[in-house]
Amino acid sequence: MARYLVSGGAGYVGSHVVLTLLDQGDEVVVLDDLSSGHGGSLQPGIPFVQASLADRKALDEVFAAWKFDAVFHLAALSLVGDSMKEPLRYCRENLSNSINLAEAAVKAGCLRYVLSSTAAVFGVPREVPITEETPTLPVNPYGLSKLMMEQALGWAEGANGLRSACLRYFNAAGADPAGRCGEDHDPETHLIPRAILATLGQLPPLHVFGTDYDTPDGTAVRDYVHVMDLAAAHVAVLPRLDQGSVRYNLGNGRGHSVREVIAAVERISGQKVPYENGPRRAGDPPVLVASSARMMAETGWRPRFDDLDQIVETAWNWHVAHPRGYGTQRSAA
Ligand SMILES: NC(=O)c1ccc[n+]([C@@H]2O[C@H](COP(=O)([O-])OP(=O)(O)OC[C@H]3O[C@@H](n4cnc5c(N)ncnc54)[C@H](O)[C@@H]3O)[C@@H](O)[C@H]2O)c1
Ligand SMILES: O=c1ccn([C@@H]2O[C@H](COP(=O)(O)OP(=O)(O)O[C@H]3O[C@H](CO)[C@H](O)[C@H](O)[C@H]3O)[C@@H](O)[C@H]2O)c(=O)[nH]1
Repeated sequence: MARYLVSGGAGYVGSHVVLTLLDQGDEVVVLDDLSSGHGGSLQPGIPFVQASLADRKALDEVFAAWKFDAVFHLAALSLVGDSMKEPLRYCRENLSNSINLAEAAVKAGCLRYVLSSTAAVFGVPREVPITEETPTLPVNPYGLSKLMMEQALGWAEGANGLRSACLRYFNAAGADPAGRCGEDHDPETHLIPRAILATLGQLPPLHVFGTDYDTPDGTAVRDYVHVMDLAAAHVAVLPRLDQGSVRYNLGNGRGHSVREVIAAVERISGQKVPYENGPRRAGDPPVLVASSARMMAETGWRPRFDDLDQIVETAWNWHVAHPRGYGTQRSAA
């Protein structure tokens, strides 16, 4: 049995990573300050340290109390729009907190580190699908903050022996099919939960951000990847670290427009999604689609939920069963 530290384990993706590790019989310690996560997403009895990654002393105490086989680092500020308003805060917090965790891990001799990175490191790519060879040119401070940490980790391998996997998620979506965890952000900014919550009358009608893109139906195209597939990728990548550090793009390799997502929510819910067409959202690239060929070839990972309806269905089921999410009031972004 292995033991892992999951930072941000009370958040959306982190809670699904925790489930996946527990399901395979591993031991997990969650470190989270609950700034955007939920105590209610923690599995019963799981060791939980409520602390910020900014607190180096707390990190040293965690590494003194437990020995870890690897660290999964998901805790971050991750709202692109906020990062445009507070670029210095995003760069400072995401980079310094990630470095604090890496330094504490190295000090404790834990030399495997998995970073939640993002498609936002690529900015507006010249071509899709996006491979690991595509130039990284972030167009917002959020993407920059993740890219800076990717680069810092590159240097830490030679100097400190820290082996890292930078997993660039594309659009995380869906929920645990068994209904144990789901997505509950406040504010909620992501398309699929917003479309579902608008349909359930818990948020105002959805705004479609832009209908004049150079795409087949004029709306922006994204690669939605199921959160349990992302969680499985964290496990799949670990053996690869024995050969050195890696960076992988994680998506389904298929793009869906905003209109296609609305149509999927209508098919699954059997209801009309209330929506209005609106202007583009600043900073949104027209099309982001991943090539995950390298991850598949080198780790054997494959997305199990490769169909948009399957992804939407798990999200819909979770929202219907949890009308108040983990229990707090919702507000529109
Ligand atoms: N959701 C997506 O579509 C997506 C896409 C690409 C990358 N990512 C990355 O995946 C990770 C998880 O995203 P998410 O959607 O689950 O976000 P989330 O906000 O649901 O979860 C983040 C968790 O980290 C915790 N946290 C934040 N700052 C902290 C700090 N200083 N110390 C301790 N805990 C802290 C929060 O309380 C929360 O529980 C992030 O790093 C994000 O950048 C997410
Ligand atoms: O109310 C909404 C919300 C979103 N959209 C559109 O739906 C698509 C998906 O938007 P999301 O906000 O769900 O996701 P993003 O693609 O903006 O961003 C997500 O994926 C990025 C990488 O692709 C980053 O990692 C980021 O952290 C993560 O939130 C975009 O074209 C967006 O313009 C709408 O039309 N209306």
